[in-house]
Amino acid sequence: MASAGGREPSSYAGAVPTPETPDLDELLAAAHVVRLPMRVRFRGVTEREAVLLRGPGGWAEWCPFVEYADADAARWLAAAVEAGWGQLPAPVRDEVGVNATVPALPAAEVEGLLARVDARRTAKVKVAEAGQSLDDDVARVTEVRRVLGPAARIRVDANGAWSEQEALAALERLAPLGLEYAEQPCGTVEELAALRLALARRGVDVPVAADESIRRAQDPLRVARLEAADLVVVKVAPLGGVARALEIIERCGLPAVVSSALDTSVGLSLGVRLAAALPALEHDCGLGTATLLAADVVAEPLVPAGGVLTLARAEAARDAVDPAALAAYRPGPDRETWWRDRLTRAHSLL
Ligand SMILES: O=C(O)CCC(=O)C1=CC=C[C@@H](O)[C@@H]1C(=O)O
Ligand SMILES: [Mg+2]
Repeated sequence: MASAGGREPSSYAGAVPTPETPDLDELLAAAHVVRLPMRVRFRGVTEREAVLLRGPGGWAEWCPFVEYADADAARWLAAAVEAGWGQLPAPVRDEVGVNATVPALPAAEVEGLLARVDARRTAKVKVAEAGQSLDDDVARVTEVRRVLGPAARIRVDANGAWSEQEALAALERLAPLGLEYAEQPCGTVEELAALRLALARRGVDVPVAADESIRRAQDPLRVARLEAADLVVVKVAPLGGVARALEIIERCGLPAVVSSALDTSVGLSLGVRLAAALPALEHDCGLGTATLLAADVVAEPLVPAGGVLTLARAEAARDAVDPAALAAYRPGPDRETWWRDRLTRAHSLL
């Protein structure tokens, strides 16, 4: 484990000035609410709701999941304020590798999905879906391995659904298929730490990645302090912006994978911006989720080409929000009011 986490001052703190929060009237005037249909069900939803915000610094996105509390939504708003009203840390690379994201589909549907999303070298496969069995997971991962071949990197994401014992049993079965890592196999930081030890004891060579234990935690550095993960998955919006995500990664002292929050192409472009600003990037990033949306707010969605997203395309996508799409996917007045009220409450917490 590279760092005790959290002790040493970060070189990113203060690298870019913290933006002034716009006042509420300005924020509400900048807001466009959209409800976008999805191609496949993912994390239980078939529509993605988001608020696009046009700030002086460019387009920003605020899309906290609808069930999240106002305190979480406020952190997502800090990220949007950074993008629309602040400055972003400078990039150090001009493209990032991207993984295909495989929802908890029946194995028979995997080949079609991988063809549609132009999957190449890395896939992330959802496992431990409610109502499914470990056999379903094994069948899905086996099929991904068959389609992508022996050189592909396959990671699985259980979204914390396994107990430590279930995770151990599942990863013992999945490990022979060749796993790059298991993302959030268990719910708590303590379970992740215990699982890492148990995997090592049993000789199961599957690194553990923390996602929810970083993005939904009061203290995102606890994962590193408790040696609960080999790497961290980071998302711009839930962590409060690109600069704050960089700081958390640096303080954790672990390799990072930048992933999406199921954002539109605007939010994804900021994920690319974070990945491009990281001092080291050893893994493909989970930024290919525009392929899961059936509609987007830009005419040319930010989908990877040849397993890669370039910074140039990401910046162009953020500039290319299409007024016709904003109008076409605007929800009804009740939903619009719901989002504007939520925005008002989140703003009051900044
Ligand atoms: O990492 C990826 O390949 C895509 C993004 C992704 O999987 C997620 C985005 C948003 C919410 C999450 O449930 C999910 C995740 O858990 O990582
Ligand atoms: Mg995850």
